Amino acid sequence: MELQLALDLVNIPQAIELVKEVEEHIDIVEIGTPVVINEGLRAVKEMKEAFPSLKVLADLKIMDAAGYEVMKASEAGADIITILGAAEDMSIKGAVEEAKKQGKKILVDMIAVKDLETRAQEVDAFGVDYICVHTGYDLQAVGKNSFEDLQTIKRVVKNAKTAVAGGIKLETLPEVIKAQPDLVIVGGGITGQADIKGAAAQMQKLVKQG
Ligand SMILES: O=C(CO)[C@H](O)[C@H](O)COP(=O)(O)O
Repeated sequence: MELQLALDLVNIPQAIELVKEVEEHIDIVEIGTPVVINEGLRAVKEMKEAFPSLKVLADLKIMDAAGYEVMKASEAGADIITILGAAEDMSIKGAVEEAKKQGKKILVDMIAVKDLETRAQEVDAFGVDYICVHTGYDLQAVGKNSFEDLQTIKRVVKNAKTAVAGGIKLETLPEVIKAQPDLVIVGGGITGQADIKGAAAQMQKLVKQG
């Protein structure tokens, strides 16, 4: 099981400072969608240059022009690129094809997918690398989480790795771990804490114990 730190509400220098603090406690650093919107793929490039041994995920949440966008994120240094599960089949297949060409991985974000069970099986058959259940900020605000959805994809996904994101905190991490995802994605549960390094270290310990 791996731990991914999601960076959403920072600029590039702040992102690099944060990662300096927690580098040894995380497996993957995510350049979040708001950071890409604000700073562009330069944020991915600068993060990879600063931490070449860390895997960098570009959370582009691709919806269209997938092959092209995967190519550009790959050129910037991303190791993993996200596409939405709600995208067209052609787009997801195009993303997988380009990622294979570039030696990169595709994570499918299932945010807002209504029939999770069916869509997870479909995207799994396209050869994606990760399938991620995700409660975004807007639904977190009304008390939702993805813990049940994680059990659903664990049941039906046969090939891809499973991932979970959305409001995970130290207190809820044991419940998440019980469902045995391959990847746990945490943003505010680390970056919103007074002791960022301590929070990352405690989470890493739980994740590695599995
Ligand atoms: O993709 C995202 C929002 O769309 C976030 O990166 C993801 O939800 C993880 O952050 P947090 O743990 O703060 O919810």
